[in-house]
Order: sequence, then C-alpha cells, then structure tokens
Amino acid sequence: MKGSTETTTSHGHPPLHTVKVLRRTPLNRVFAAVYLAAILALFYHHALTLVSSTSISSFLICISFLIADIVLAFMWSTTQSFRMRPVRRREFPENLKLVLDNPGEFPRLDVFICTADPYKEPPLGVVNTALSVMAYEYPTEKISVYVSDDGGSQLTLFAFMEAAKFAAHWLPFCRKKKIEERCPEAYFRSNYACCSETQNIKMKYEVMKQRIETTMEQGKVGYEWVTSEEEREALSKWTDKFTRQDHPTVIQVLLESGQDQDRSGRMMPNLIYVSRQKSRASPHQFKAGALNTLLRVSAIMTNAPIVLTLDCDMYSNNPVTLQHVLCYLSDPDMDSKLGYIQFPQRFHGLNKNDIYASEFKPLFVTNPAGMDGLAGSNYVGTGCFFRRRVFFGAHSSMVSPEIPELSPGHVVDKPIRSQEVLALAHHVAGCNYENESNWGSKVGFRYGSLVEDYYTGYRLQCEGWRSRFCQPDREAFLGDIPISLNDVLSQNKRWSIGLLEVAFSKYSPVTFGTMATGPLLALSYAHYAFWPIWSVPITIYGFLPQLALLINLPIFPKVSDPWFILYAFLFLGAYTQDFIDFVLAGGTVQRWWNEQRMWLIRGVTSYLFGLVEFSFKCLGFSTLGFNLTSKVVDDEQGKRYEQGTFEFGVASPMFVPLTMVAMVNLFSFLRGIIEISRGRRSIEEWFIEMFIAGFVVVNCWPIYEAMVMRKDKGRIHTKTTIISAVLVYALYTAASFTLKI
Ligand SMILES: O=c1ccn([C@@H]2O[C@H](COP(=O)(O)OP(=O)(O)O[C@H]3O[C@H](CO)[C@@H](O)[C@H](O)[C@H]3O)[C@@H](O)[C@H]2O)c(=O)[nH]1
Ligand SMILES: [Mn+2]
Repeated sequence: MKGSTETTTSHGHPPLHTVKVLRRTPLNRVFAAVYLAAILALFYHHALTLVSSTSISSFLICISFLIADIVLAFMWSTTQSFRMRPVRRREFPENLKLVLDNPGEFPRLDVFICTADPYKEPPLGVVNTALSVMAYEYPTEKISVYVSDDGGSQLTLFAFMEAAKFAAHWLPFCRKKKIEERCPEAYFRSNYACCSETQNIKMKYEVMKQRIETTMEQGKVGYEWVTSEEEREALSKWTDKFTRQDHPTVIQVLLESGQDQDRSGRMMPNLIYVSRQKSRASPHQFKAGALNTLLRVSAIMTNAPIVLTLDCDMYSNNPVTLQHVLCYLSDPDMDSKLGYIQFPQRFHGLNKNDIYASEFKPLFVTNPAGMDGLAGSNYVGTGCFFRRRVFFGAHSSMVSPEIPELSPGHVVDKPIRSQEVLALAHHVAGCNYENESNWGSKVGFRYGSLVEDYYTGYRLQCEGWRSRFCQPDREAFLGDIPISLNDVLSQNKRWSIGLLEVAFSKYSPVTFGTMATGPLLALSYAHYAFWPIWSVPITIYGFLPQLALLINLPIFPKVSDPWFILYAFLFLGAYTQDFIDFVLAGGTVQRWWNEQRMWLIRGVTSYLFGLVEFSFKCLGFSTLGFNLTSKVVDDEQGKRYEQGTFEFGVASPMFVPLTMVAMVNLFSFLRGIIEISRGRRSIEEWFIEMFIAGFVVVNCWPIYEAMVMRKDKGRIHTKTTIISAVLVYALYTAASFTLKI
C-alpha cells in the first residue's frame, strides 16, 4: 500500500503493526533522474577533456579524475536503492492480547551475548547487558540467556556468579517499581526516585560491582566470595594448562528456571555461561564461530524459536522490546518468509556534537529504513531477533543439522542441568565439531568475512528470507562507542576489510546478489560491500587539485565556463540531499557537519588502510584477525571526549595520510590566497581548486589544533607530524616533475 498507512489486518482485529512509505519518496525518485542526467553530462565532459588532452600530465590528471568520478557515480547509484522506497513502521503491542490470550502462549526466547576479553570488555559491563534482558517485562521462565566467553576467563564466570545472585533481587525490584531502565548501571546513573528499597538494592549492586572490580584488579578470583561447592568446582576448571587459545569447553548453568526463584518467589530465567573449546590447531571463526556454538548449545538446552543476538557493549533500554517483535512474529498474517527483526544500533554517551560521527545515522538508521521498503533491513550484529529456523536453509528447502537435537523443531524435554543434556551440550561446543559440516557455509552464522553480521544477513536475504526494521519510540538497545579516533578508525578498518571480503567473493552482491535478491536490494548490499572504495575519490580529490594549485596547473572549468554549473550542481545537490536526509532523521546541523567530516577522514585513513590491507591479504602477505574495540575508558580521555576534543594520542600510521592531507590543503590554499591577492592569478580561473582546498582546511581544523596548538596527551605525535611533512615534501617534488611534463 503506497503512501498510506495500513490500518487493519485481514482477520479484522486492530492492527499489530503498520507501514508507511515516507513522503519524500516521489521527490527522491525525481531527483535521482535529474542527478543521473548530470552524472552522464559529467562523463561526457570527461570524454571531451580526455580526447583534447595535449600532454602526458593533463592526460594523467584526466584519467585520475575519471576514475574518482566513476567510483563516486557508482557509490551514488548504490545509495539510490535506499531512497527508492524508505518506510517507517509502527507496532501496537497493546493489541497483542488479541492474538496471545495468556502468558502461557508467549513464545520462548534465547538470548546470545558475546564477550571476548575481560580486559577490553570489562565483565561488569557484560553482566549489565545480561541483567537488562533478564529483566524483560515478559514471563521470565520463557527467557534463557546464554553468555559466550571467547576470552575463556574465570573472571567473567565469577562476575556472572555474582550477577545470578543479584538478579534475584533486581528482577522483582524492576517489576514492582515498573521501572523502564532495566540495566542496573544505567538506572543508578539516571535520576531515579530515591526510597529505602532503592537504597537497599543500590547497596547490593555496589557490593556486586566492588567484588567484580576487585577480582579484575587482582586478576584472579577471590575465593572468599565463592559460596557453593558447585561454584568452586566450576572455577576449578581453570588449571595451569588452561589458556585463552587452548582450553576445554566450560558450560555452567548459573540459573535454571523451574529450580531457581527470585526474592518474590517468581521463577528466574535460565542463565548459562559457555566458553567453547579452543585449540590452536582449529580456526575458531571469531564471533560467528561463537554464535554458532551458542546456536547449538542452546538448541540442546532450550531450543527457543526466537533468538536474540546482543553484543556485550549494548544493553536493553526498553523492557517491552520483545512485545514489539511479537507484533510481527505472532501475527497470524505473518509473511512465512519473515526471518529477522532488526532494531537500530543506537548509542549512549555520545558527546553533544558527536565528533566522530559514531552515531552512524546513515548506516544504522536511514539506510536500513530504505532497505526495509524493499525486502528488509540488513543485520547489524546486535539487537536483532531471529526465527531460529532461518539458520537452517531457505524457507522452501530446509538443511537438516547433523543430529536431530539441533533441529529447530526439536522439543527439549529434559532439565538443562541433567547429565545427558550437559554431555551433549559439551559435545556440540567442541572445537572440532564443525569439521566437514555445513556450519558457517549453509547453516548458522556465515564464515568468511570479518563482518559476519552483514554477511550472514546478506546470505539469508539471498536465500529469500525477509526482515523488518523496527524503531520503537523508546530505543530498544543502547550501545557503547569508542571514544578515541584511533579506536574509531581501527573498528572502521576491520569493517572495511570484512566488507571487501564479501565484495570480492563469489557471493559478491554485484553478481550473485543481483541474481538472488533482485537488482535494488543487491545495490543496497553492494553499497556496503564496496564502502571502502570511497577512499579512491576522497584521496584523489584530497591531493590532486591542491598539488595542481601549488604547481600552477589549472584543471577545473573556470567560473565563466558553462561546465562550472555542472560541477556546482553535482556538489551542492549531493551535499544538500545528504543534509536533508540527516536532519529529517532527527540529526542536528553540527552533527551532520561532523558526519561529513568523518566521511572525509575515513576516506584517507580507515577505508584506505582497509583497502590496502585487504589487497595484502589477497596477495598472501598477511592474515587478518578480529581486533576488538576497546570498551575501557581512561578518565582523562573521557573528559576530552566530553569537551569535543579529538583524541589522536597514539602514533598510528593511519594518522600519516590524514596529517598529509591537512598540510597539503593548507599550503595550497595559502599559496592560492597569496597569488590571487597579488593579482598573479585570477580567482575566476582557480575557484574550484580554491574551494576544495578551503573546504578541506575548514574540515581539518581539529587536526591543525592537535598538531601545533595542543599540549595534552591527545595531541598528534611529533613523529607523525615530521613523517607527514617529509612525505608531503616528497609528494610535492614528485608532482612538480611529473605534472609539468
Ligand atoms: O573472537 C571474537 C571477537 C569478537 N566477539 C564479540 O563480538 C562483539 C563485537 O565486537 P566489537 O569489538 O564490539 O566490535 P564492533 O566493531 O563494535 O561491532 C560491530 O561490528 C561487528 C562486526 O565486525 C559486529 O559483530 C557487531 O555486532 C557490531 O556491533 C563483541 O561482543 C565481542 O565480544 C567474539 O565473541 N569473539
Ligand atoms: Mn561494539
């Protein structure tokens, strides 16, 4: 139903959800046609200049800009897929009771939480993530939380032992007080109403926190807090031979629904700690491997039809999120190919103007809404509810797992602490279990890319599964963000490499995707797969016009030239549309400015390094791993972030091209100003070059500050500045020779 809201379902009851195509859709389409015409005109202009080029240098320059503009045009075409039919959905959980009469009918949920290193991902944070979902406003006995610990750490297990005890107080407290903020850390940080009960629970939280943190400081478990024989036995598995890369499976049932009760006498949810077996000899496939282990272990223990994947740096912010999901999954009219419901990745702790554009509004908000209007949003790794069935092949052709107990239809009829269940669970968590199986290729989360989330969602959509993008008014989940530029860019670099792995695989969205999902959705996936190639035009536009300015070689049309209008239109058109999209999605002007700045910065750092490292990997020079994003915050760093100051701090090689761009643009801009003011050059002739250089200089302001004005630890290392200066000089010399031929 285009342009209108669907109001009732065919069953005649009030709707569980509605969908509305955004009003700007027709305008988007018209603008796309106009912009396409402009792009074609630009290529015509390129062809003309290429044919009429008289020297090697002008030919080289033409070719460079042609390549840059081809990449830009390609990326532009991929973004159009997000603009053809963006939708906004709403759910009405209050109408759920019409289809689900009593709590007994509510489907069960298995939650998967991943963590991988207690020092980079403090266990207190992981525990908060788990507590926030255990406290869902939902029949507790229907919820099972599985924690995957790829760090294989006793410290994390200990933290969860404490959490299990605290949960017995926290869950009834949340229900009784009807609080919305069910992540304890977030709750106690907020402006909560103080009463003796709250004081009491806060004290209990503080005790837990202090024990977990002391254990972390000491680096080993303090046995004075270990109360039961069962706990002691579990911790004793950490022998001297136990290392992170080499250890047996540890599965510990911390809470069992049906056995353990909370303080008010209600059932507790299941809580299970899993550290899969690791051995240096078998690849563990990072997070995708961890999730597949949890898929199997949970199948043996509870086999819930709905699975939620959650990163340990993200907590539930809305206790009725699952009800929003059920508006789709319990709808009698549900599309049988509906596979997963994705919630946007939103973050807490962003500074006012979001200097690193960590919010990733286009990536996590606007684009998925566009894909949702086609066949469904991509999967972003966390905050996503799957139907378990989707992990076992296409809707029409199920791929059966090796043993019947793993099958999505299998009914578990034994308690989770029973010997048989535990033995089988250990077996399926073994590091050789997946050898010669379909896991990672046809079954479960897919292997082969560092962005297993993007890749898995894409492959599921290729199999015909659809998805929904769900944005309740109160954000469903909130995550942490990296707060130093190096962390931001390293994360981005990992994504870039992972995406290129898909782009250049046999499942490339351009070829395989177009056949499997149709051209529009394939374009969306291609947009991500080829994301890092933005570095090509950004780097070319970041250096070439400026070098031309320095060596006095005009390359763009003059202001009086009719082609000038085309350049102006292409630039202003793209920027204005981007701005409008950003603001309509609730962004502020400053945040948009920072978003476009970060796009430029990523262009010469993470995208570029990702592209280079990926090429090295293809040539067999290196192998690439999953470098975790650090979630630990240094106080001083935190303060600088709060104030909106860029954090360079470490001497990362990625800062070299960035500093070089800053220098080249500043020099050429100043040189241009001097020449023009002395009347040796005309602004009419040099306007585009001067505009580009000036635009970059304004964007680079924080870099100049960090290079020369700041004294704090977050400034740019002198080493980086010197290396960049030398390289800029070399580049200038090389350009003066080659471009003058
Ligand atoms: O060997 C590993 C490596 C990572 N993780 C977990 O994976 C999650 C994501 O890691 P993080 O360092 O936070 O990466 P981000 O770049 O912040 O994560 C984004 O990008 C990832 C893909 O690169 C997705 O998996 C995430 O869902 C998405 O939020 C964390 O919970 C980790 O504990 C593992 O369980 N095992
Ligand atoms: Mn993360």
